[in-house]
Amino acid sequence: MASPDKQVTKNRHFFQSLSHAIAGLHTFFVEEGNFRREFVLSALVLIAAVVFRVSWFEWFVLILAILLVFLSELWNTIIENIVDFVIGNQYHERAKKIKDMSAGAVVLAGIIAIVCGAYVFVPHLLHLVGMWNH
Ligand SMILES: Nc1ncnc2c1ncn2[C@@H]1O[C@H](COP(=O)(O)OP(=O)(O)OP(=O)(O)O)[C@@H](O)[C@H]1O
Repeated sequence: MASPDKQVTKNRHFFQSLSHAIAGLHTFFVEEGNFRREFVLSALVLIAAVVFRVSWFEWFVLILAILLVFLSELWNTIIENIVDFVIGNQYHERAKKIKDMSAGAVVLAGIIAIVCGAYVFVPHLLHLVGMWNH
C-alpha cells in the first residue's frame, strides 16, 4: 500500500485537493525564478496603484493582467516539465517547438499586461506631469 505522502489515488475530499494544489503553487514559486521576478514586479505595480489611488475598475484591469501573466507562466512551467519528463535530456525538434511556443504564450501575456498597465498608469502620469507644469 502507498504511504500517505506517495499517494497515487484520487483525492478523497476538497481539502485534500486544495492542499495538493497549494503544494503545486509552492513548488512553482520555489522552483521558477521567472515567476518570482514577475511576482516582485507585480507587487511594485500594486504599490504604484495604491500611490496613484487608481479606481476600482483600474484595480480590476491590473489584477486580471497580473493573474494572466502568472497563469501563462504556470502553464509554461507545466508544459516544460511534461516535455522534460517524457523525453529527458535528449534534443528533439518537436520538444524545441513545444517549449518555444509555450514561452511565446508568456510573452503574449506580458504584452497584454503592458498594454493594461499603460491604460491605467499613463493618464495618471500625464496628470502628474500636468500638475508639475502649473
Ligand atoms: N529537449 C529539448 N529539445 C530541443 N530544444 C530544447 C529542449 N529543451 C529545451 N530546449 C530549448 O531550450 C529552451 C529553454 O528550455 P528550458 O526548458 O530550459 O526552458 P527555460 O529556460 O526554463 O525557459 P523559460 O525562460 O521559458 O522558463 C527552449 O525554449 C528550447 O528552445
